[in-house]
Amino acid sequence: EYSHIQGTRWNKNVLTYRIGRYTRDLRHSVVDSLIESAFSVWARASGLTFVRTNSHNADIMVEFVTYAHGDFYPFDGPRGTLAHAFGPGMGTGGDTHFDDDERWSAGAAGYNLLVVAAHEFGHALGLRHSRNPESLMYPTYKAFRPANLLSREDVANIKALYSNCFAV
Ligand SMILES: CC(C)C[C@H](CS(C)(=N)=N)C(=O)N[C@H]1Cc2cn(c3ccccc23)CCCCCCNC1=O
Ligand SMILES: [Zn+2]
Repeated sequence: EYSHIQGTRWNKNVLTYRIGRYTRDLRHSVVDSLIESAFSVWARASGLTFVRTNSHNADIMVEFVTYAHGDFYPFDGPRGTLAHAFGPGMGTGGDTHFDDDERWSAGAAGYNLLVVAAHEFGHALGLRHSRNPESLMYPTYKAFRPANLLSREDVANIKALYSNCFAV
């Protein structure tokens, strides 16, 4: 939701991401696959491609952090704000931080990492919040049935943002 600081969308269709600090709540392999799944949700709807890298100049840096963590938006301990992401752009653009004072899960316990990551990556791609409670981009957390993370509105919004990027 900091997309007001960055540009409105990425001007390339292959984006790299790097996972830095992990949470202790889940095995690394589980975090890796949930993050990959959250990106694939947007890849299918937008035509964008996301490539994981260990390079430090990845477009999107994904990290689990607590309280003050090097940007101007310190986290707040358990509950409250669960995560945040910067809108498209160089440097911190796209970077996505998860509050590691939350209990992260691959299922229904605590907060579902797939659901939160998919919301955050919507911001990282330039989407803002929706007033529609059915939308993944609704401002408050809802445990979705993973089958239908994106609402029709979310798909329409990401296509509107990235459709002409691939005008052949
Ligand atoms: C949509 C998320 C995946 C990402 C957003 C953050 S962001 C930047 N990416 N849009 C988020 O964390 N929203 C808060 C919003 C929120 C709800 N409350 C709060 C109490 C204090 C502070 C924030 C909140 C009421 C109590 C419930 C607190 C736990 C759940 N928290 C939320 O739903
Ligand atoms: Zn949000």
